Amino acid sequence: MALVARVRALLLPGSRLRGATLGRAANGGGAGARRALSHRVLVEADPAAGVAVVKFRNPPVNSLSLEMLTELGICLEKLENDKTVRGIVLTADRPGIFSAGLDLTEMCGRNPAHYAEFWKAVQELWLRLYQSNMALGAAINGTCPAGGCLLSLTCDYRILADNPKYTIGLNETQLGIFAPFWFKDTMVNTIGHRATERALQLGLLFTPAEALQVGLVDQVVPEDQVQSTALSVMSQWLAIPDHARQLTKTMMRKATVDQLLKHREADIQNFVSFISRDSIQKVLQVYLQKLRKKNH
Ligand SMILES: CC/C=C\CC(=O)SCCNC(=O)CCNC(=O)[C@H](O)C(C)(C)COP(=O)(O)OP(=O)(O)OC[C@H]1O[C@@H](n2cnc3c(N)ncnc32)[C@H](O)[C@@H]1OP(=O)(O)O
Repeated sequence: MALVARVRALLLPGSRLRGATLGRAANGGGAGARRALSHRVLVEADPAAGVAVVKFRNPPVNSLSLEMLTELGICLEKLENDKTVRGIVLTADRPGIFSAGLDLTEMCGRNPAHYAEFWKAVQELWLRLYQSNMALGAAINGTCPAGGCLLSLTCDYRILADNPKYTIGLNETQLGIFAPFWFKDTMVNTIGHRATERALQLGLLFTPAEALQVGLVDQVVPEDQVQSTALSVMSQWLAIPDHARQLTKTMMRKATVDQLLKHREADIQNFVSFISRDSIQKVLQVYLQKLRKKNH
């Protein structure tokens, strides 16, 4: 289902998004600051600075469910159409977990049509972020595995909180699955081929010190300074004339984007046939059960 169709479905009677205040701006915060709220995404815009802070709030772990992907997509589209916004900082509404990555329940025990719809939504969000003309920063105020790491890698820079519990990486192989080529390419574009090969094969989750060393993040700062640092770095990116920065960004990312655009349908089919395998379903069920057992 395309984004518009998914939005319509979310707005059907009984849907949890129905009645949400998505896009409704209310005055609050500092002079000129605006807040907009959907169920799972909070936007705090500062038109004077030209920056919006987009906060994930999909408890308990900010997993990227189909609904979360859709709401995030809508929110980013609105910001792209807002002439007062030139930069976005992605962060978690509450410190602790930036995002636990793709929602495993979307990939377990469902039918092929659902897997295809979910994967298309993942592709759409990546394309929207990776091709964004805006300057994007990630204020990583919590642990950041797999799909969470991918979100941060679409940004132009990453600031990570200095807390050894907050690890970051594409850990898919640890689950018994693997990162598709465009996840891999996004990481290669950030830390290079050799470091990516090692990180992906071993499914490494890097501590802040390791992530800084390998170049996965640009700065590690005390936990209470993550957002302020991300905003201050943003002002450097926004000091560059937009057209020059945007043309450069497009040039740097075009080959990677084109690869997915060219193989989009095949990538969906690959994902569906891989994830539908009995052996993969079993591995994911075991992983989910292990996560759940901790709490019961
Ligand atoms: C082809 C590419 C495919 C996939 C790419 C991906 O993104 S796969 C997802 C990979 N993500 C992970 O491996 C992270 C898994 N989660 C964790 O390691 C921990 O949950 C985390 C994030 C460190 C937080 O730990 P914490 O102790 O704070 O929470 P807990 O583990 O108790 O989790 C709370 C409930 O959330 C459920 N949950 C966690 N992660 C996910 C997830 N990714 N998708 C769906 N659900 C998730 C967990 O089962 C708990 O559920 P509950 O029923 O409340 O026990």
